[in-house]
Amino acid sequence: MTSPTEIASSNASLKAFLHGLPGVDRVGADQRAAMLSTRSIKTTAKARAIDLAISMVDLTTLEGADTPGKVRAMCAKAVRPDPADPSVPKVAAVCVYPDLVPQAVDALGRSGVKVASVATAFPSGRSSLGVKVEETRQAVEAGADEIDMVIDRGAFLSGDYRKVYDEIVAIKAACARGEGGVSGDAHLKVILETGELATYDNVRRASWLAMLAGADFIKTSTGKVSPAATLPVTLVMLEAVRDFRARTGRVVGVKPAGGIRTTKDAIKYLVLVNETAGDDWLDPDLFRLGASSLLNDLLMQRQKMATGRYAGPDYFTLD
Ligand SMILES: O=C[C@H](O)COP(=O)(O)O
Repeated sequence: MTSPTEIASSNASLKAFLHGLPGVDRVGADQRAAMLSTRSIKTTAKARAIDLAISMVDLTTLEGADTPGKVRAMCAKAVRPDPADPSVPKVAAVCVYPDLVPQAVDALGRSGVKVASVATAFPSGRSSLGVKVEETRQAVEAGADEIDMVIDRGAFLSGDYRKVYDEIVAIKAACARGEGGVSGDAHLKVILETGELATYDNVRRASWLAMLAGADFIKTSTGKVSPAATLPVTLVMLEAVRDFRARTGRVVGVKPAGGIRTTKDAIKYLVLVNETAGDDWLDPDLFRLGASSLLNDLLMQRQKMATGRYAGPDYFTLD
């Protein structure tokens, strides 16, 4: 394949590449996602799927009313989702606004749970590149392991692909830790905000654009726009990472986020991953579920499978 730098040498060459991708068969994608979502999973596989889903959760709070105390409580839950049952796996990451990164870093210590921070004027992305880069740099300096940036949807929808590409490249550079950094560069998740992209063809193009520019993950949504994550959109993105690996050898992760609240939903996503990108992606390093209130349902279903009954409504702390 022509190198990403050559493809991105001008807006015209990026446009030629992205518009040369095969079109998405919308009806086919909807039908395939619907068909896969009816797959049933038997008991042992379901128990494993629940634990896998827990280990893939990016436990998220992105509210104006977030407080250091709320973030600390969420971090405790991320490390020990059920204090009474040490066999429950920890989640993959907590996801917070940049100003709360220090509290999350402090509360998580060496637990292995990552700190993800949204950045780049989340959720709208409407700010100057300088402000976005500085916000990213500060979050990384404060210890964020992962940055969840938003793309400039206005630029994308008006066909200015080069602007979107250049921003992602600049934010990726801001994810690099300075000399003496001990834990490597922060990973970059690129939020496409698919609910604003209008077509599946645009979702495919935005996925490729983000990957060409260096995304480590592509993420569906901010959770602030409806529709947020959907199965067909995630299917299109999983096809994109699969095809990108086949053409470049580079492996990029996928993160549906927004509106995923039940164990049933989480398992549908895992089936979709397995059937579309393949089981290499059934790993928290390559697949995440961004969610503010999915974890409790996973814990309740887990307990139901283990004991045959549901815990009372007050058993688990609020997500
Ligand atoms: O990135 C994650 C989303 O903001 C969470 O959305 P949610 O509150 O609908 O789970």
